[in-house]
Amino acid sequence: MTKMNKYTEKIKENTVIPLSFYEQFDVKKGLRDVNGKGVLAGLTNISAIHSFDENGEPMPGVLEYRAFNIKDITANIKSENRFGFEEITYLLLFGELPTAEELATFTQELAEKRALPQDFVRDIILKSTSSDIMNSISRSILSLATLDPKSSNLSLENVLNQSLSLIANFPLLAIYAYHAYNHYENGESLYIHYPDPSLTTAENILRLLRPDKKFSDIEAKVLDLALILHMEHGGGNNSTFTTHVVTSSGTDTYASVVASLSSLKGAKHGGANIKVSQMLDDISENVSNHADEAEISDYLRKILHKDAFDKKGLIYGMGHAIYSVSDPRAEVLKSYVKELAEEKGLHDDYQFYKKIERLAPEVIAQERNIYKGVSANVDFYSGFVYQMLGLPEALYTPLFAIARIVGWSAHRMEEMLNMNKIIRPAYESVLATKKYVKIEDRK
Ligand SMILES: CC(=O)SCCNC(=O)CCNC(=O)[C@H](O)C(C)(C)COP(=O)(O)OP(=O)(O)OC[C@H]1O[C@@H](n2cnc3c(N)ncnc32)[C@H](O)[C@@H]1OP(=O)(O)O
Ligand SMILES: O=C([O-])CC(=O)C(=O)O
Repeated sequence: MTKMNKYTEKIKENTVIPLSFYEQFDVKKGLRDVNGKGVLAGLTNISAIHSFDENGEPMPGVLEYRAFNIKDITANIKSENRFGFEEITYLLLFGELPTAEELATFTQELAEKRALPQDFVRDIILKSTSSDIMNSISRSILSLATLDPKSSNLSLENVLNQSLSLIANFPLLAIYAYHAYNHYENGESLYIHYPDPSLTTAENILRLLRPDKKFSDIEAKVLDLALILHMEHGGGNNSTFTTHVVTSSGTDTYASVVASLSSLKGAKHGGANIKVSQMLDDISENVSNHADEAEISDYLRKILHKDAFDKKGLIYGMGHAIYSVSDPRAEVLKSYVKELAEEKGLHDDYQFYKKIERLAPEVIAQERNIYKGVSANVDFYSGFVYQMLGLPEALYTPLFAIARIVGWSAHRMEEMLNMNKIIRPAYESVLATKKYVKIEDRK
């Protein structure tokens, strides 16, 4: 046994708590009961998630941003053939839909803020690159904090100002970090395009990313829709709850956003979109006959048994802490995926995704204790959408963050205005007190 193994064995021996204790002390693992109902930890005006009907039966998922149904929001924006990210940012932050004039002013304000400090790209982003763009963004944000003389000012006005500036600049931080990594580590050409203030967030993302700055209207509109679907998901999701927790300690906006980014990148949360894409490639390579559903199910079972893919036992893009029958965001994305896949000649890939979407819940139900049902979550189709838009895998989770920072910002201000109480739940110690043993008496 190596020294490290010896240590890790000791850690396990003295750290693992028997499952029965959780029942004995009535502690809800993951702060949720087996039906998926979360321990009530707060009140919010920002969004609502419904997954059970009034009789407690699982129902198709419903998501409302400031009381407006997300399906209604996205259908209206689509039918009017316009961009919606800026409008929904306004809705989530300020609590009401903007008038046309309010929206124009707000869009202009965001465009004016979309500029990094002088030499920031050269001195910070290009200086240290990583394939992990989420970490690169965090590093940039902490550097921005050092350049802000009011970094720790917690007035509502200052926090809003910092939040708007970060919302506007997230695409730049993510895409420049990607180009830097792609240049210094992959030997590709380096592109640092400036944003165009006359373009929307989605259009600017494509402009900054593409060597020739070109994109089609439909590509930008699909990206805009994907961003809208990722902007907000209640106070209890891991990264937004992190916002509430760290905001309650009185930390600054930059540190709060970095904490939430660190949560979001986890593979069980926003990091799942990269994993889905890699997992689908892996299944595709290892299943010899894509029409053979039994062979696909067998391979999915191997994944669950930790015998295949990343050996973590998870089928990514499936399951949700709250949703059971369906995640409405996955349904909306799927309708776009279908159209886009036909247009790009990726019909077979779409059919393969659909097959996995149907078979995975069956296999998970056979292998795990399922109480409320498992279905595709928002991360299942998002990577496929980004792939069809030609976006690199390294940016899939950063794109989630570019959208979700809006929800984090709204929740940070909600925590500041309503709580004034540090979040501090209790942990019961299950260890009996021991008497200190002198070193010469230890075995
Ligand atoms: C934006 C987002 O964050 S959406 C979620 C993105 N994450 C993923 O796609 C990763 C894969 N999915 C998962 O890991 C889980 O479904 C989670 C973390 C999202 C939710 O997990 P839970 O709250 O435990 O879900 P739930 O209570 O329904 O799970 C019941 C059982 O099914 C298992 N299960 C649920 N989903 C999956 C899955 N996709 N793969 C394997 N097992 C699963 C759980 O581990 C649990 O098993 P256990 O009781 O034997 O430990
Ligand atoms: O709500 C959750 O637990 C995870 C999720 O879907 C999100 O944050 O979008």
